[in-house]
Amino acid sequence: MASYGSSGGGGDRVPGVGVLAEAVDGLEIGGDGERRLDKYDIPVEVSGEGAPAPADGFEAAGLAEAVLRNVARCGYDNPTPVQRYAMPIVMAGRDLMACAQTGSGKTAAFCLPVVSGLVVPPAGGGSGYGYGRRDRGSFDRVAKPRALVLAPTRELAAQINEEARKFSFQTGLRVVVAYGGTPMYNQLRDLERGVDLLVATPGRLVDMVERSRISLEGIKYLVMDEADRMLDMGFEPQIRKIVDMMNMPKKSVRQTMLFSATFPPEIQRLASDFLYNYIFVTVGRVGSSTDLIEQKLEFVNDGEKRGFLIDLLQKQSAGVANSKLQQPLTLVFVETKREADSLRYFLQSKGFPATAIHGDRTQQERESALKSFKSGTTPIMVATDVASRGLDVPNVAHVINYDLPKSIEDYVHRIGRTGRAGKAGIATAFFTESNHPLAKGLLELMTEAKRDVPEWLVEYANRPCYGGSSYGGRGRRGGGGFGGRDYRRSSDYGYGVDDSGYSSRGGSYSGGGGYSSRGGSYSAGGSRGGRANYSGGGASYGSSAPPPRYYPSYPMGTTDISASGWD
Ligand SMILES: Nc1ncnc2c1ncn2[C@@H]1O[C@H](COP(=O)(O)OP(=O)(O)OP(=O)(O)O)[C@@H](O)[C@H]1O
Repeated sequence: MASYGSSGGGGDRVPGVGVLAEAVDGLEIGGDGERRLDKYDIPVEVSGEGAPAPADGFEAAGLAEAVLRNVARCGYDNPTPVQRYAMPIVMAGRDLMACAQTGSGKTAAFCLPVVSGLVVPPAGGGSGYGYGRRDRGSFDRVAKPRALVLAPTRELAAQINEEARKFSFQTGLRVVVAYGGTPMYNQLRDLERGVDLLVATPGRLVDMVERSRISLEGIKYLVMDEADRMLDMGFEPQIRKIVDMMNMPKKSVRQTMLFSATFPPEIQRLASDFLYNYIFVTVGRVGSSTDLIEQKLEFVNDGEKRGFLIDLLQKQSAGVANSKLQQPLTLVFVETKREADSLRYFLQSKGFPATAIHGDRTQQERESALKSFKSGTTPIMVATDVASRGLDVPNVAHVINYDLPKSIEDYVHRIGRTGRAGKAGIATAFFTESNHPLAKGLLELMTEAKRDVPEWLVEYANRPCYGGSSYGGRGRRGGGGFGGRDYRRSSDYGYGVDDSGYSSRGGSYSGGGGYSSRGGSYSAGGSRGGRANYSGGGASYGSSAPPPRYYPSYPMGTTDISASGWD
């Protein structure tokens, strides 16, 4: 393969680029690589009353026949760890807050049991197969979905829609997507033909409900993907409106599931408003995904960034050109929409095929940028945070944080665009003086992931940081500081903690099913009878071991959702 880029010197100005080129060279880009989805000794924490045992396989999870056939069509042999744990919980009718690393298969973890639940008729009637279609009523102008999946960006909504359609193939169910930036007409036509599962961004959904084109009164399943983002300050009012003021069945009636790779404690507290006697599952500590991601940090001055980037890309390109591999897909994150365009033009002027995705581009431009990136036509994509969450582009080999984000959560999600589904990847970040507030979080994350930590990062992390804090605000109030831990287990929230486990705020429990998969004993106590059997109240916890440390949980920091083109 030819290398690209025509200028910039290509010397060794960037320490470590040789290593990087070698590492990229070793990624088997374009091939399957070594997929290590289920080969990890993964720590798991489950808390909540009567959690069902994890399923050994898709069949054991009790998925409907038609759904199992679709799983096989997708080529999934075994469930990923988060799927093993989440599927039985959803199938048992329980609410769920699930925290699992990027690229670990969370989409299927909620889609499969939800689709299965929609296919299977309620006890006492119907044939099951195709139940949704018959129940729907034809050409009703008010669409009444039975399942709603909310996602923060249009591209992510489109991606979940694709996945859900695959899992619903030949089930008779209809999956419809609704997101902003495109004329409503086609989406309304689609809805009029009936909908069982609706995937939507919040803004477009509110609009459609207010125009009385969608009714939420029949919602049985509510899923929030990237839930901590959805409940961050930017989206929370819209979410509250959708859930509390638009006729959706109340939480004890519907089933609610929240998924993300990061869950700051304060966001968990907010999220619990939407959940009924839920189970909290966290699968994998830092490193179970990020083990697959080689993280590198370069200390630079703002004025040096472009030169460093060019050097990096040239080295990478040259490394790949010497092999038979395709040019690696490289995602470059910047802070602003203006910088995204400016950097794209700069890269193009240097001979690098680059595109850009951000909130000021039309939806058509955004979609075509993503398409040309995925296909390798423009193997470099410059992006704002609009591309940081959920997007599953196979073979992204390198994520470059040209500008670091404000919060460590955003960093975790950004680097998670590589190292997906068991494949390896590289993440390089340009750290400048102004990123001082992020130093502590980066240090903790890289230490957890057993990465080499540069001396200067330790110094920055230990130095007091005044002003410009990305840590003030919501997330810090939660205490505990690590987003993979059930906030209910923190004494800050009024839960007593003793050696034998935890007792709830509102009462005591017996026979609960708390367990930890490592060393902890498993007790599957509790009923599988679904929501009707629960009398409310808190949770019981069986594991006395301190929870493992997960992603540092600082606040999301993004307050202006339109700033980077969300929704
Ligand atoms: N059981 C499975 N076997 C093989 N591949 C799988 C399985 N489940 C999911 N995948 C693949 O893994 C990839 C990542 O899945 P997915 O996008 O759901 O990750 P995620 O956990 O939602 O990540 P993120 O936190 O970034 O949103 C997808 O390409 C998906 O097709």
